[in-house]
Amino acid sequence: MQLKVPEHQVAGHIAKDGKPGPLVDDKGRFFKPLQGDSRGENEVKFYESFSTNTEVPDHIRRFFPVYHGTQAVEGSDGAAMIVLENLLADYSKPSVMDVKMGSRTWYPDASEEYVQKCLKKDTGTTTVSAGFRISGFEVYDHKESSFWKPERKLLRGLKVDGARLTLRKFVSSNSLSDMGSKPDSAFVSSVYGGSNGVLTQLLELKTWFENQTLYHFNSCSILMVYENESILKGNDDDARPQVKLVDFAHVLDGNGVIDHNFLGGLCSFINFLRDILQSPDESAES
Ligand SMILES: O=P(O)(O)O[C@@H]1[C@@H](OP(=O)(O)O)[C@H](OP(=O)(O)O)[C@H](O)[C@H](OP(=O)(O)O)[C@H]1OP(=O)(O)O
Ligand SMILES: Nc1ncnc2c1ncn2[C@@H]1O[C@H](COP(=O)(O)OP(=O)(O)O)[C@@H](O)[C@H]1O
Repeated sequence: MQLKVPEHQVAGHIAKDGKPGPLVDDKGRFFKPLQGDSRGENEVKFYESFSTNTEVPDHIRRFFPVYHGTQAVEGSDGAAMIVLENLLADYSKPSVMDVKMGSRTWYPDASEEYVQKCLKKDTGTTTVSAGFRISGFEVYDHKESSFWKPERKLLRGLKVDGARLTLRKFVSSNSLSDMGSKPDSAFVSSVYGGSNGVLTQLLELKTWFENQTLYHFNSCSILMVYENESILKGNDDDARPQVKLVDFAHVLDGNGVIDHNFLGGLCSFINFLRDILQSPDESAES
């Protein structure tokens, strides 16, 4: 089995200090290392539960990566990996964004030290003020014919207006490396709009979150993807926008209670995208 480092990972852990990072194969699978503490175990527990839970409607399953169990991976010193569907396998020039949902990323019963660490990031980013934060993104820059990914530090410093501007840039065709440039929002209707667009998908997810009490998706992200190749060929209608949920390391049982943290963040995120769709030409301040 030939495994390689994913080309378009936008957030999360990477191979560092002897610890393995995610890998992909050529059969459409994404291998995520089980994190050493209870996070890895907890994420496996979630996938095992979710994939067999008959209370999860079929139309909601499409928002989650397909789970293929766990596997010890030879190329990575035998490290145990969670084997998932590679969400980018069918995209040749994907633009990808990871948005961490909720107005808090800590969870009940976390250690005081962990809560403080999360709180610092939550108050310093748009997590508290907007109910979500952009953890990472990569866009295909049409002017430069290459991918562009901002530094993590730059994203950590975004305030609400900066997040709004970044959400416009994500669907723009003009050069992105110049953070001061005004985005043209060229692909806003083909990516965020339309009957298969991001907004429609998020609204479907929201309907489920308004009722589901099975899980609490602490510190979970929405991964947005669309294809640029089609746009390059002048076929905006084939952008194939996709919304998926990733990172279930801190999911807890819902115990019959609505996941207000995720739902609130989702509603806010929807409002941001709706505003952009309604006034795509408006210049936002960073
Ligand atoms: O270590 P950091 O500060 O990079 O934080 C990680 C987060 O990076 P961020 O700074 O929010 O972009 C990271 O966030 P992303 O996946 O990058 O959105 C995770 O939250 C990670 O925790 P876990 O793997 O979900 O348990 C976080 O790891 P822990 O701090 O929980 O170990
Ligand atoms: N199933 C997947 N297919 C493709 N890319 C993925 C998949 N899961 C995660 N990723 C990529 O890896 C990044 C980090 O994933 P995540 O599960 O949040 O890891 P961590 O627990 O290290 O934070 C995501 O932002 C995305 O770019």
